[in-house]
Amino acid sequence: MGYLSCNGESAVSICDPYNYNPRRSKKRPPSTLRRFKYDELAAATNGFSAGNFLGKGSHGRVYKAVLDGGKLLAAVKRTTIASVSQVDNEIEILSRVRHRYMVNLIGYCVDQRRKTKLLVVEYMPNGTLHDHLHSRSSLAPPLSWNRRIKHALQIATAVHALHSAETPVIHRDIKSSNILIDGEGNARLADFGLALIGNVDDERLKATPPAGTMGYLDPSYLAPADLTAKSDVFSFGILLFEIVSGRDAIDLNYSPPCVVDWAVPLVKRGEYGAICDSRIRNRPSCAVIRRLVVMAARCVRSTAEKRPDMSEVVECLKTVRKMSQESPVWNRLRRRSQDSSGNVFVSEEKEENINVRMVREGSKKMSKVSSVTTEDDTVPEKAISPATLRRRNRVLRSRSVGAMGGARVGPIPNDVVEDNTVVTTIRVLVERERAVKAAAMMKLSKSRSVGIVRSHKTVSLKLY
Ligand SMILES: Nc1ncnc2c1ncn2[C@@H]1O[C@H](COP(=O)(O)OP(=O)(O)OP(=O)(O)O)[C@@H](O)[C@H]1O
Repeated sequence: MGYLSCNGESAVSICDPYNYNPRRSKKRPPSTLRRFKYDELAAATNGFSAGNFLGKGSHGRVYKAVLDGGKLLAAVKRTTIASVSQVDNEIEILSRVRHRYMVNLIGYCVDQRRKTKLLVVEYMPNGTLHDHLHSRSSLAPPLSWNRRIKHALQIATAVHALHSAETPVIHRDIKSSNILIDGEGNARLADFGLALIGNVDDERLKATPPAGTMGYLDPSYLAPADLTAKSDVFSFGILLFEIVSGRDAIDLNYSPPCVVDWAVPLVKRGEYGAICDSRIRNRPSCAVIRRLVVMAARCVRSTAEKRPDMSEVVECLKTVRKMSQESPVWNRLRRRSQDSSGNVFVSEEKEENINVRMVREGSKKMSKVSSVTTEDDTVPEKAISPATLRRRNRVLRSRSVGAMGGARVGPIPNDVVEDNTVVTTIRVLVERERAVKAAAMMKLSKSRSVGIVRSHKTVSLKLY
């Protein structure tokens, strides 16, 4: 077991049972995982009762558990398994990596008789980033810019730590609904069901078909051999656009519905303000917004090699965070004058030879329906419980294939591949097309959200 020290935000602790040499390592391995009994977890969740139900994903249900006589709150993810091999991936990865901005594994239970896998992870009391970004309730103000930038940096830090670990991990399912908010208001990366550990040239990784979620899936990742950490960078770019714009990865309220097709041309034209979530009036400086959207656009470049790696993304976001916190008085004055003019940017601003044009808020294509105009940074996130958020809002949510078909794109990681690369590739493309058509025609429902589709127009969506 090699245990990498975990100093600073970017370190991930690795507990690698294959390489650990107790004589070589002076540092203590992370606390061992607990092995729970099924009955213990059934009791802790009141028999997996509706009262303890937290949410439903494409692979199972999640329940709140009270353990150790009330001393430990945890979330129990219950999944039906067909075979033991399905169990290994998520438990293996989560037992080997830990990070302050990840939802870490506490323990697990594999019940062969019931064909059930139960993962016991840290309980996150403040819902998902998706809930917070897409809330349309006047009682839940939209996330402030400070929080958006903070969460982007936290998740970038976690992803960078995974990629740069001694045995690298590629998450493969970075999206806002897989980011949970903890009790201190920090964003944590969750759901390692599709993650892969090892070097990209490992045989096992090379034999694993592509997988991910519609809208966030890297278009250049169509065969197992295409897998690189840059696929996570692509998904992070989509997430960054979502954080800045408050729109979903695929959102039929916009034209084009695909965030890449919608945002990248705006970035190229320098119309950065048009990408910003129009519900937030107190915007940071133009330079901050420009850096964010230019970085997002670089992350979603179609050629994977041209995308930045996560260390560069982290550095950029650290700079952005510093810039957004600087000279608050001047920023506030400038924003006030911008707000009163009704324009995102009141003047043509030349920065690093990039012209920022005047963009009127509320242009037909970009406008979003919202009555929320205020933002209060002092309202703690925990003041609004995730359950309340879900009840109050009809949350607009980008449809993933998982949300519609009960499964994410691609087979589960440990599926045996018998030269089915082509089949998988076709399947991904077909699923994408089907997802978009279905999204246009039906009102979708998921436990915590009502489908995004309000119009019945058929769209032809470029598959990026
Ligand atoms: N650690 C946790 N603490 C609190 N709530 C959680 C936790 N993990 C998951 N949940 C809740 O359960 C829901 C389902 O989570 P899950 O990870 O199974 O699926 P998902 O990520 O939403 O969807 P998919 O499986 O398609 O990716 C989440 O949206 C969240 O509301």
